[in-house]
Amino acid sequence: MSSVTGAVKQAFVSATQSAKLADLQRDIQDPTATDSKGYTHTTDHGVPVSDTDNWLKVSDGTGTGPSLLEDQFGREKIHRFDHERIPERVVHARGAGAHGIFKVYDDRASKYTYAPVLTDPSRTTSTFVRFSTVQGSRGSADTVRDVRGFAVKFYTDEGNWDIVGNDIPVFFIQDAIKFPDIIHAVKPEPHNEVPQGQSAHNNFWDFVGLQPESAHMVMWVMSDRGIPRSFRMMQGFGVNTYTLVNAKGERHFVKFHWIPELGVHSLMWDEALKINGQDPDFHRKDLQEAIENGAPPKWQFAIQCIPESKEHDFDFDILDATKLWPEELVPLEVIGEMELNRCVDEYFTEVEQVAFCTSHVVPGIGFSDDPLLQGRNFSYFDTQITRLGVNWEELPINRPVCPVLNNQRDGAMRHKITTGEINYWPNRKNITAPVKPEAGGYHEYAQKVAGIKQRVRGAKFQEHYNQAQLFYNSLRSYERAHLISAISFELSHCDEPIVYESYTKLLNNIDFDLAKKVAINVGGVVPERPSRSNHGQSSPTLSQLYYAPKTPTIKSRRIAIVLADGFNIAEVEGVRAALKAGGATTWIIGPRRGYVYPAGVEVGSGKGLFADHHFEGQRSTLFDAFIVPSGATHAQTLAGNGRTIHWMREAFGHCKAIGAIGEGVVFLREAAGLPGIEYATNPNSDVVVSSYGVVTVGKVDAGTIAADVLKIGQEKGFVSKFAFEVSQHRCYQRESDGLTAKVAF
Ligand code: HEM
Repeated sequence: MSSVTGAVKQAFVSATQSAKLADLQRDIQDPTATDSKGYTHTTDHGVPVSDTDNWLKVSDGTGTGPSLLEDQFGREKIHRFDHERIPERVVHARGAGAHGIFKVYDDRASKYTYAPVLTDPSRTTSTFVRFSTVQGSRGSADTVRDVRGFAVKFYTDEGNWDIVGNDIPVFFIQDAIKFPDIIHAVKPEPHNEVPQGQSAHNNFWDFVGLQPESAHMVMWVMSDRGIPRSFRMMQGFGVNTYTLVNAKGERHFVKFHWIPELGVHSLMWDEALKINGQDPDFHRKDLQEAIENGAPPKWQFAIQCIPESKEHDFDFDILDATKLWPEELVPLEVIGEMELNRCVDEYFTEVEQVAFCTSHVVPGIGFSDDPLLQGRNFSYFDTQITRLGVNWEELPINRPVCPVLNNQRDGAMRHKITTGEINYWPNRKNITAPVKPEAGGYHEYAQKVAGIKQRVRGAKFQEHYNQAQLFYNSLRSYERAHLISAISFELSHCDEPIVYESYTKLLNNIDFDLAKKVAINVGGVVPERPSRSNHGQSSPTLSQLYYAPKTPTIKSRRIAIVLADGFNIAEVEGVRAALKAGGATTWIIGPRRGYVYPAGVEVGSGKGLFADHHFEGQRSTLFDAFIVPSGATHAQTLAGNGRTIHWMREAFGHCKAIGAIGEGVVFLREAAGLPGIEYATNPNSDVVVSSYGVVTVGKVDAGTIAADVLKIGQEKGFVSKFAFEVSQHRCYQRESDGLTAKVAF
């Protein structure tokens, strides 16, 4: 880190008042700074090293002789390298993380809890978030179909609180004792370690077919929720039922929710498959790019609360993690927000070593008898010992920002040196005395419990299909179509008939039409009548569309401007400035990484626009939207290039916004041949035509477009209308009306 960057970082730390960032400073090393003796390279024991490249050898200077074991520098380097890897997480191995801050708006949650992190609006609590996939190994691709982990660590003044959640509100199983089974079933099969990063295989579908409690969650993972566009565009859910206790000692059951500012958006399946190869780090880079480009992702934080007295008032068990609490029955209360505003300095020490535990709660927050949560509370601490060692909570990223003091001692890699002769309680010096509840000590809610010791599940835990059906009924028609093709894709990868036949039978308990369509696609059992009637209920909040931002935004969207020599520079500069003002990033894609020359400028003069990538260097999949400006020679070059034609067809197939001006429209219409689209045909007219997310115009007045973007969708101009299409994320109508099916992409 240069001293300038260092100063900026310091200023940032104080600007965000993040206690955790300040705490980390004492462990942050800046390799560009030399120590007081001027040493730039030392051994781990601090001795300066003069040669890092040649092992100590016996040699007469002309030939190579044997290397000597004596070389303590060579040995240290290799020893350290040999032990660089630690076990990857047994699940959620692939992930990315960032630092942030959390604030509540006011003290309205004090009717539920006395936890200051949830009730004190004067506080800014540092957070660290790790997003992850579940199935794949640490080196797997980001955009696989999978659940995404959404784990948040709050560094509160009362200790660390972890919400170890997912982007899906329910789980595959009801009881923690089934966790090893579901994970073994979904992970690569044991005989051949196949497949990586996906659930499309016999074992997963075999298991979920025999385990109907998974039906609800399977519907979510097979929906667009399984392929998010970005970590920044996902909801987060604590999933399990926790409890809150207020100052009067009253207890409520609670579910935790994160709602993204940018809406909930997904990739198309074809796009996700391609990105897996084209840019396997797509989500990781997207998070970093947004933070570094000044678009820090934000989520509202909401709670759903049920008083203890109403625990049994629902037709599902509120402690069953395969069920959500419909918002129509238990409204969401938005109480705060989180912003992720700082990337990590080093992946391993921060993202890899961060360790979450559901058992980490702070006073005012507690557990419930949710049998999945009870098992998780055991599992996380235990697994961290394998992964990081028993002193994992001393690691910089994990240690609390408040004092930590107790009689736990020793163990491998203990860092803290505790003075004095006492390491037990009670003791003659009254050191490490327990803290009384009235002084802030954590104290359990006095829950009355009576029962018979037995291995059972509650009566309401036996019903598995009502909410799977609720979810399916609540989807828009395009979302349902995506879900049907996702299950069909997965079952097509299962080659044992008993597996896909069983699952198509199970689907008929959810929806007749769904079961029929999937069964026909995959050669399953086509039902003649529904196995159960459809209750017909739906909940609008289960569709992604419900979360579209109230004010359309293009913030952080990646917009590619596709150019060849001879383009119209005034348009491109005007459009770029306007889109930038709206918070989007624009990327010039040209025939070469280097200058691309506008009309009237000599090619090779060095006075063009610098292209970020050449046509082959990136693919359309990596952008949200596209613009082709005017310019006769430019449009002709694009029309003669198969790759640029493919860019447009692929973007069209993925339902992305496409804008074109003047000869750019001719290129789209005649070379790309997008079916079913109406175009602006008069090159002298500034009347904009929007057709299935394709926005075209004959000419634009480059001088006026900057103002347009601030009124997305409200003005008649090109940028306003194009930005509106971008803000909608995708034009799924294009797909629903069969247009995308006519294009090869
Ligand atoms: C409600 C259901 C569950 C959710 C939402 C969930 C979520 C997560 C998340 C987000 C992570 C990644 C944490 C990180 O980023 O480091 C994780 C890891 C893990 N989960 Fe779960 N999980 C669930 C159920 C379970 C159950 C039932 C168990 C075991 C009984 C379990 C055991 C683990 C283990 C062992 C890890 C690896 C932790 C590590 O090495 O850091 N999970 N889980």
